[in-house]
Amino acid sequence: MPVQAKIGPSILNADLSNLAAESQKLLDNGADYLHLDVMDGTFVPNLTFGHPMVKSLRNKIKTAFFETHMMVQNPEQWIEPMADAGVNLYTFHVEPVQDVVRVSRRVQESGMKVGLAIKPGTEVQDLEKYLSIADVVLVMTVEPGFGGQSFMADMMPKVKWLRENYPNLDIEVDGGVGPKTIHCCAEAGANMIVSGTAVVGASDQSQVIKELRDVVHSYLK
Ligand SMILES: O=C(CO)[C@@H](O)[C@H](O)COP(=O)(O)O
Ligand SMILES: [Fe+2]
Repeated sequence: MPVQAKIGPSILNADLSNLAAESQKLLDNGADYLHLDVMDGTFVPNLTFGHPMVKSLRNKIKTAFFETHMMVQNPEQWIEPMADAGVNLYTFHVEPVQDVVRVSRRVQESGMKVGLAIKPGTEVQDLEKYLSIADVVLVMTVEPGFGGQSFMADMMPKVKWLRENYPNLDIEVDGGVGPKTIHCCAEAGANMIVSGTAVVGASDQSQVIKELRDVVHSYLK
């Protein structure tokens, strides 16, 4: 099936004390899914939230598609709790994982889709042996850990390589993506767009989400 343009705002820089309302506002403004950044303070030098928070959010927001971006040292540990919390797509970094196939299978067996994420320093070709099991590949366009960083355009050859070799793969970009950088991502072949600061901080979120989706759509074949 041809890939579709999907916009998933990151709530990392939203008002986390008001997470359900902030998330609902993003969905009402046209977000296709929510990108939830889970950080453990070890894999990245920052700490956010875990499955109890995701489960609470799921209790308030019943039907939206939830992706958790697992920036954690041991993603295998959180598979069952996140599945139980109602996560749809479990995206984990391959860098700290010894047996990516085994972890991916466990994610699938728990009823979630599999996303494989790579940091800027990781070669995209390292993922090739896992692509038959992945539903989504996330190419990080900043060093994971913080919102509001500058977009790394030099990650685009990774996206281009993936799109050329895997025309039906869902390819996600995350970090510094907004109206100024979306053309670059869309031209390279990304179809799932994570955008934090640029969407959450916008005075008109629906306009920014629509702009991002329209640009991606214009490059899809
Ligand atoms: O995973 C991360 C950061 O590690 C991202 O999801 C960012 O939080 C997105 O925020 P912006 O870079 O768009 O502000
Ligand atoms: Fe993220």
